[in-house]
Amino acid sequence: MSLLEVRNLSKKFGGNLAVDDISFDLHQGELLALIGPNGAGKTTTFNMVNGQLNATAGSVRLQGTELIGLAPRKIAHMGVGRTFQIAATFASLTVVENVQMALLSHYRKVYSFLSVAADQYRDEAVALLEQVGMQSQADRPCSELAYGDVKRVELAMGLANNPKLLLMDEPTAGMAPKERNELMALTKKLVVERNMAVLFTEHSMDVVFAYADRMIVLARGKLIAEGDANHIRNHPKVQEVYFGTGKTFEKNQSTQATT
Ligand SMILES: Nc1ncnc2c1ncn2[C@@H]1O[C@H](COP(=O)(O)OP(=O)(O)OP(=O)(O)O)[C@@H](O)[C@H]1O
Repeated sequence: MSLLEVRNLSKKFGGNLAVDDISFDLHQGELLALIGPNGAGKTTTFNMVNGQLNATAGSVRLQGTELIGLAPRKIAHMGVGRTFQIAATFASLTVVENVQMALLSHYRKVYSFLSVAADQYRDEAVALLEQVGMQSQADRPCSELAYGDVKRVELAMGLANNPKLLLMDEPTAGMAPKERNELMALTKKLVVERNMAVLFTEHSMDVVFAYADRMIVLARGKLIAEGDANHIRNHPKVQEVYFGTGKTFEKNQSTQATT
């Protein structure tokens, strides 16, 4: 059985059909990219999967259980995580404190954080930091970190609820090519090691082609193509929607996956 089954999912905003009857599957151990030009419906799809938006129609099942209609918190506890963005207000906290906060939130104890929770879940947080290669920087304030390292911490925070499926919205936005590749190689390694699945949106085609196991392409709310890098790169409809956007389908050798 697929980990995630999306069937005939739609979302209407007034007269605008932002997501139009899309269906796709996602399997354990898979890194699936959701791509498409601006306004294609990627974020709307994400927000329906994690319950932040109500769907107009359709079904989203996680291991056979319907998620549509459930509250975001419930969906998170069932194993759908999403990477956090470390809010400016938390940049002064240390790396490990930020991860502890994600754990406290998972264990529904966020209210106690600033008062009594300084040591709660520290070991668990350090273990998560180890998985993203950030344990040596555990006690540094997040505000001192390089951007790529902040993204690693955000990834560790996303793992705090031990997700079966992790949603990553433009994980490499604003990153230099080397940092991008490191983050995606790490993500791919975690997908395999933890036997989880990742669904990510991404504007950088070289990242998508180098790291995604499979990709689905949306345009104006419709799913127009689905498949591996070769299939997508040569797909006439995909070339048509990207024509003139400045995005290239040339494979960039420097971004080949190394794992
Ligand atoms: N809350 C909302 N209310 C009304 N319309 C919305 C809302 N959110 C999104 N839309 C519209 O739905 C469509 C899809 O938007 P969405 O943000 O999902 O696209 P996207 O593919 O994520 O785009 P981008 O790559 O620019 O982030 C767009 O036409 C957008 O204007």
